[in-house]
Order: sequence, then structure tokens, then C-alpha cells
Amino acid sequence: MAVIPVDIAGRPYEVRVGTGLLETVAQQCAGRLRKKRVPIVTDERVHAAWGNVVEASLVAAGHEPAWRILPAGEATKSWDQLAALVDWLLAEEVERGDHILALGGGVIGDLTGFAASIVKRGCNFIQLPTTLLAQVDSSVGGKTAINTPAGKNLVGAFHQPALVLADLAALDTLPRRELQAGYAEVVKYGLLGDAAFFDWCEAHGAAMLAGDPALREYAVSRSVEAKAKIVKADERETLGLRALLNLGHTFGHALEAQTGFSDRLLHGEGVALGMVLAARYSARRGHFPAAQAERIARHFADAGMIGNISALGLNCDGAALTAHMLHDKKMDAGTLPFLLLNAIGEAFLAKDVELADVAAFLDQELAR
Ligand SMILES: NC(=O)c1ccc[n+]([C@@H]2O[C@H](COP(=O)([O-])OP(=O)(O)OC[C@H]3O[C@@H](n4cnc5c(N)ncnc54)[C@H](O)[C@@H]3O)[C@@H](O)[C@H]2O)c1
Ligand SMILES: O=C(O)C(=O)C[C@@H](O)[C@H](O)[C@H](O)COP(=O)(O)O
Ligand SMILES: [Zn+2]
Repeated sequence: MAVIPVDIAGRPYEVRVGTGLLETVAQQCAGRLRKKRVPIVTDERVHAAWGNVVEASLVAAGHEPAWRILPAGEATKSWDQLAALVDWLLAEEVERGDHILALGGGVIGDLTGFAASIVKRGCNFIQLPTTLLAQVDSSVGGKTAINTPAGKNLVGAFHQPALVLADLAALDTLPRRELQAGYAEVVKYGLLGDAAFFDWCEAHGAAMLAGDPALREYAVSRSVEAKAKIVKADERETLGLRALLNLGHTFGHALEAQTGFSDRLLHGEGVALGMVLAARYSARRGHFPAAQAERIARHFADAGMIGNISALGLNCDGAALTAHMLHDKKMDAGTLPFLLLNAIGEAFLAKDVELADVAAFLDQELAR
């Protein structure tokens, strides 16, 4: 098992990456589960795949799991589900010092973490991420949120988990499309700051996705280490460092909004397309080789993902996509900084991007 410290001032915690962590969840959480009843939030698919494993461990340790089983999918990150979850946690008489368990992907982690941040002005929670995306990204770093009709993650809080248990065995039941979507956030760490890791992805990504256990442990651990370092340096995204983790997301979130936050485009798929767009747009501006942008697009295509937004059949123009971007949380005094590339492994925040130029670029991409 790899143990990666997330060294946040005043609230450090561990990310444990290994196999069998769900089977031994009660022991892993020893000392944190103070009461007989343990509140666990999950979704219906994760519960079907892993509910009995977690239940068995908790029951064997003398606990009585209290399950909150939500519908699977992005629509669960909503005001309605948040309100109902908060009411349920209050009915469970959760105290600040208790630990709420979040068993699932980024949807469950983001929603549960946000509920934990506001119940009694802040309770503890433990992330039990079961998707590749959640293990390499969403369970770490403390961004929690729901979506609103205005856009993605627009209401939320920074609230760090007390512990993260990334069980690699969970990836064995994850559908291939979800694995691929999570892989986009793995590749992101290479593109934003670690060219050697992008090379590793090109060499080993396919075998990692196919199930090689050692490669999976390496991909998850190296991703978590990269994220932990950035989060330690800029927890609240105020210094322009954490913003690097948003590479591909301004484009990606606009595509998710345009497709109605539906199964038509998963978050990771939007991020993959968004990073290809950021790379091509960097090439259009002249500070990134066009051939390298196509290298990135090819890598995602080789991994089985869509490489061009024209394939989405969006039936909209570039201006419709840039309109969604006005809600981006990086907006600053009316301008939107964009994460762009100078090289593979060297992302930067460009503050001189004109949205009209982005819209014109997207018109070309929609017709590609
Ligand atoms: N907080 C952050 O820093 C952060 C980072 C990245 C993404 N996110 C958010 O995460 C969300 C996406 O997360 P996701 O990709 O994990 O999606 P998800 O939570 O919707 O899970 C994907 C699907 O896989 C199923 N599933 C999960 N684990 C499974 C398993 N082990 N076996 C079988 N099925 C399983 C789920 O039921 C769901 O249908 C988005 O809302 C995104 O905005 C947040
Ligand atoms: O942890 C971060 O910081 C990230 O930006 C990680 C992203 O992968 C994630 O999708 C995040 O939720 C996006 O943040 P947002 O602030 O653009 O909503
Ligand atoms: Zn993301």
C-alpha cells in the first residue's frame, strides 16, 4: 500500500492507495468511527457492486451502517439531493466529530463533502473513491460542490476529508467508459507539469486501463502525489497554482453544460476534449507546436475517447459555448484567464485571451 500525505496546514490527512481497503474499511478507519451507527452515502450502482463488502467489514467491527443510496449520475449533484442529504444527516444525529463515509465516484464525493461542510458548520468525512477519476483527483484536495442551472460546481466549499482510501480493486467493476473518462485526469498531470509522466502515459496507459495492477497503483499514486503538492501550495486556488488543475476544464465544463450534464458527455470526457482544445488553441496563438496538440488528441483517441468536438453533434456555435464560460469560477473583473500550454508538461494561465477569438476558434473546431 502507498500512503501519500496531504500536508494542508492545520488539517493534514493521508491518501492510502492499495488493494483490499474496502474489505478492511473498519480497521482502516479505526479510531474515527466513534459510534455504533455509521452514516454512508453512496449511489445505487456502487452499492450494488461494493455495498456488501463495506457492510461486512463494518458489521464485523460491531457497527451498524446507515446507508443513504442515491441515484447514479451527475444529476445527483443538485440542490434537491443536497437538501435531502442534509436532512437525512441531521435525522441521523450526526455530530461534528463523527465521520461520514462517501463511497463512490466524484459525484458522491463532491455532494457528500459539501453536505459535510455545512451540517453543523462542518463535520468530518472520509472519501472512499471507487472510480479512477475519484481516486486520482476528486477525493483529494477538498473541492466539494453541486451544480446549479447556471452551471458546473457553482455552489460549494473547500472542505478537506479526514482520510482517503483508494481501493484499486474497485476499478475492477468500473465500466470501461468510466475508466477512460478518469484517465483524462491522469493524463492532465502529465500535460500540466510533468512531461515524463505524459511519456509514461503514452507507453503504459493502455496496459494500465486494461487492468495491470502495478501500473494502476503507479498511475493513482503518482497522480495523487502531483495533486497533493499543488493543493499544499495553494489550497484555496488564490495563487494561480491550483488553477493548473483546471487545465481543459473551461472548455470541458462548457461542453458538459451544452450537453445538459448528461451521459452524453462524462466529466472526464469533457476534460479530455477540453485539453485537446486548450492545446490546439495554444497552437493557434503560436506558443505551442500544432504537431504536439495532435499528439495529445491521438493519445486520447488511442485510449478509445473522442478527439474532436464535431463528433458530439452539438448543434450550436462557438458563441453558445463561450457563453457558458462566463460562469467559470476563474472569471476575474470581467476577464477569463485560460489554462494554455507552452509545452507538454508546461501549462500556464493566460490572462490576455479574448472570448470572441475563442468562439471563432470553436466555430472551426465544430466544423472540423
Ligand atoms: N472535487 C474535485 O476536485 C473534482 C475533481 C474531478 C471531478 N470532480 C467531479 O467528479 C464528478 C465525476 O466523477 P466520476 O467520474 O467518478 O463519476 P460518478 O461519480 O458519476 O461515477 C461514474 C459512474 O460509475 C459508477 N461507479 C462508480 N464506482 C463504481 C465501481 N467501482 N464499479 C461500478 N460502477 C461504479 C457510478 O455509479 C456512476 O454511474 C463530476 O461531477 C466532476 O465535476 C470533482
Ligand atoms: O482540484 C482542483 O482544483 C481541480 O480543478 C480538479 C478538477 O479536476 C475538478 O474537476 C474540479 O472540480 C474543477 O473545479 P472548478 O473549480 O472548475 O469547479
Ligand atoms: Zn476535473
